Amino acid sequence: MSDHQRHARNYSSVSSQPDVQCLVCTRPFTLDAEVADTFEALAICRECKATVLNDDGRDEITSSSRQTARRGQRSRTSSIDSLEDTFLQEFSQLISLARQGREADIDLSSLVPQHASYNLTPNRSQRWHASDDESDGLNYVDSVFGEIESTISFGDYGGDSDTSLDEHSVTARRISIQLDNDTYMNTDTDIDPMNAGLDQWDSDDQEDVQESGFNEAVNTIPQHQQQSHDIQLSGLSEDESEDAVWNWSVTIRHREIMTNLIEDMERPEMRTALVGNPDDYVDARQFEMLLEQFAEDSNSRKGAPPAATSFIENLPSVIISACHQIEGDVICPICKDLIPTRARAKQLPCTHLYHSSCILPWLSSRNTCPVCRYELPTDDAEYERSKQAITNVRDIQVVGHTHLRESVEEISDESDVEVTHQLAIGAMEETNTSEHDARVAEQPNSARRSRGWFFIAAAPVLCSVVLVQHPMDEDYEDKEEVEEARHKGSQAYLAVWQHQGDEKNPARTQVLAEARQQQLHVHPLPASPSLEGNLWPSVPILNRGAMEILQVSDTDMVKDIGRWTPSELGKPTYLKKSRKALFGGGLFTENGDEWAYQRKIIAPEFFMDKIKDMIQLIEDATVPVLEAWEAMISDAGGCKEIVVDDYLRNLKYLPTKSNQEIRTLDEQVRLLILDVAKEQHHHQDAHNSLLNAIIDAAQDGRSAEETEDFIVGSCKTIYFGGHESTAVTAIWCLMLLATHPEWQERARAEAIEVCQGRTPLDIDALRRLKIVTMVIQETLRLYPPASLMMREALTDVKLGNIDVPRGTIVQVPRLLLHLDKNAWGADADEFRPERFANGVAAACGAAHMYVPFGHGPRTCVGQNLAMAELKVVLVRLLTNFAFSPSPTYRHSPAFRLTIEPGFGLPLMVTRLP
Ligand code: HEM
Repeated sequence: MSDHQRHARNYSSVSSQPDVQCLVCTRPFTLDAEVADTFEALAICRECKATVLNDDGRDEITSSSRQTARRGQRSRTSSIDSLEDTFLQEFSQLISLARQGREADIDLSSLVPQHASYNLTPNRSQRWHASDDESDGLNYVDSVFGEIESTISFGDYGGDSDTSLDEHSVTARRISIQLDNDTYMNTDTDIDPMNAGLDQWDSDDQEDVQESGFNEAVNTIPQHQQQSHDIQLSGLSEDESEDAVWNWSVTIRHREIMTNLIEDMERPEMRTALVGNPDDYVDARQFEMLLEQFAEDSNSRKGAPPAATSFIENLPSVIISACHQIEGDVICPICKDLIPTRARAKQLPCTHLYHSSCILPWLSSRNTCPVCRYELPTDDAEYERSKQAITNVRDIQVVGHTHLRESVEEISDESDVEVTHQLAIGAMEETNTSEHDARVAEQPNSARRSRGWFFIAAAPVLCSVVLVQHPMDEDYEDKEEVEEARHKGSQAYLAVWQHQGDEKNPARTQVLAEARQQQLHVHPLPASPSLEGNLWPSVPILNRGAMEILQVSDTDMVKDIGRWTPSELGKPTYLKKSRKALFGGGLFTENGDEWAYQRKIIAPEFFMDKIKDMIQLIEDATVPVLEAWEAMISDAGGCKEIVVDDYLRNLKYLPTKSNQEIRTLDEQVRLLILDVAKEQHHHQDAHNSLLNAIIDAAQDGRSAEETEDFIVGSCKTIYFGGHESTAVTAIWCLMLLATHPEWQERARAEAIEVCQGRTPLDIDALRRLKIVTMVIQETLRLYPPASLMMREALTDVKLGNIDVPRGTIVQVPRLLLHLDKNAWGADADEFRPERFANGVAAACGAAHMYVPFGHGPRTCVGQNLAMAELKVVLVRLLTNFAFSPSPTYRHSPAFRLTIEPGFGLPLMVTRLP
């Protein structure tokens, strides 16, 4: 019986459990009164569970859990509330971890289960490859709403873009998307501290690796004996863990096993067995040794060379001041020590700050920023030539595939390089070409390491993507992976596209012949009328090893996407796994009958007649923010800089991004949701009809485990959908209103006229808010939180005049639609809410070119709620405060889980009289 089955059984039969003694504190407790979860098998009371689950940095949660335990006998309402609070906190942390997310991994990692293994790195140490099974589900490709999670940066990545927002376009001028599936697992950046062995110098991250090793050992315990729990062990020894408290995900059945394991862990030989090759894990003290090793080993190293001596010598120093500390204390990323106010620090062009003594040795070995891998000049002529070659490749607008590939190979140090260049579709203009921009955008090192880089030049220019390498090329070295993917039942590698001109290209002819031989679909792409003699079609295909992604921004094709049912054109199947931690098996990721069933349950709960009963709740939620701001502003004498997104998100910054944390959180969130559901189930309460609807629907003919999965998935989906996208939209609204005072005034005047004296607000008032609605619509156009729509052709479909074979992944970049000048006019990249004065259709000609809430059958169920929330929040904020830009704001929209201000949103907030 699986954990979940056991838990599920407990869930349904909890009320009759006898008293038991807690194994940890020996206190007798009643399972009924405590929490019924997998800890019961170990007979651990809730209070001890809270302690056990605690890890550093989550004290609040623990204390909240403890409080929950202490309040065990209090009223049911407060018990549900506290469970909900704890759930909200923990799920928020899960989201936050995903937002911090690693650079994306699109390809086999999301398709092909990988097995834990060691890999030999260029510096001849071994590296642990986490097994896919152990993965948290957050390292993958997709992002919110099934998108490819990427590092998309607009404008000056990591730098001060210093945008004058009043005068210029509010959207950035270039979007680069990095698909970098190797950054976390296996790249030649193993000597890059943020991506490999060296990141273990951070005790937080050490957990990951240690844990991986530990899991391997634990995995030797027979499956039938296993249950998943999280226990906390103190540091292993002073030598190896100075002050860390290490969290281990353990899999055990009996207390004895746990005890034995803990004892075993203390034995040195066991430690070695569990943590793998100690050489792989470098802490700060070993850093210098490692640098020496690099120096000695430089001949065999394939990675980047040292930074140029002249660059190092001229590296500017900065004095740390308040403006560096906007986001908190400045910590040197290498030694993790504070760089105090007025201290001198070295700043790289990407703006990351280091102690001089930390960064200079590093740069004498590597030419990348340890944090972001921003690439610095070198004295290595060959390397610089290679870099230039990549730049040249990108500059070529239309390049034959074979030729392109040759160029890349010349400079590549990895066989699986994917190069990108921009494929012109219609007119393509160059975007901002400042030296800094160019350097950041090029980042050849990353390009070479990553499996896929591609660029989308966005506002004010529309163009699209490109790609480059075809996986079936004769020399494609990932063939085995592709084969493996196919054998493992991946649906994603079923089609090969035949491009115009392929018949003249021997390599492609070979590819197609091979594909046919392997009985893959070979589908012709129509000739592009816009590019004469090009080898690439007007509809670009992004090839990702085992996946072919069709990039769609053509208006007819987009329109057609909405016409196919979710059984024909559904959410990519890999999503169910890759976004499991965030969404479970909820509406976001389901297809077919399961999707239809869930949608039928959930959608009616967001109809307008339900929303009107929620307005009071929404308003109540704004009160703490209003009160907090009022207090801060009055203390500051009437005007204060406030980082508004901190409040609107109400998420705490999390210092670590360890898998362990995500996994622990995921499990905790699951348990908490089930606790809330159980409370709700035993005490029917009309207050939360959505939850009741979900619980009732969940029990409809499902097994206990499926019931739980249904409840957990649905709750996560609703919470995520309801929280993240709406919060980030509210944040962008405030930014745009702060930088467009005339619109702020108009929106405020309307809010005062319509809503003043109306407490509570009601649905009629919200409906009369025309200006505010236009502002929200325009904000969603410029910053659609869900920036990509991803689909998988679950059957052969036709989009526009293109036959799309089953298995193809279809990607629609919403932003490109929203900024399309043909649809929106020459001012597409400007903030002009008046364009919506006569509705969406009048604003852009074709309603499907405006899709912030999606379109077709999978359109957002929560859009009514989202609009109501946004209106209430804006009305209450605008009638109480005035907003203006803060000088410390750096405009750098970033794609994390949603598109959000990369450096937060500080605004000057003034209390209105
Ligand atoms: C400004 C706020 C919001 C935006 C921009 C937004 C956007 C979207 C988009 C674009 C989709 C479609 C994804 C796709 O095409 O694959 C979607 C789906 C969904 N949204 Fe929202 N959303 C917002 C708020 C909400 C809220 C408040 C809820 C619920 C509380 C919610 C729940 C959902 C759910 C359950 C789906 C999945 C629908 C399905 O696949 O059938 N969203 N949302």
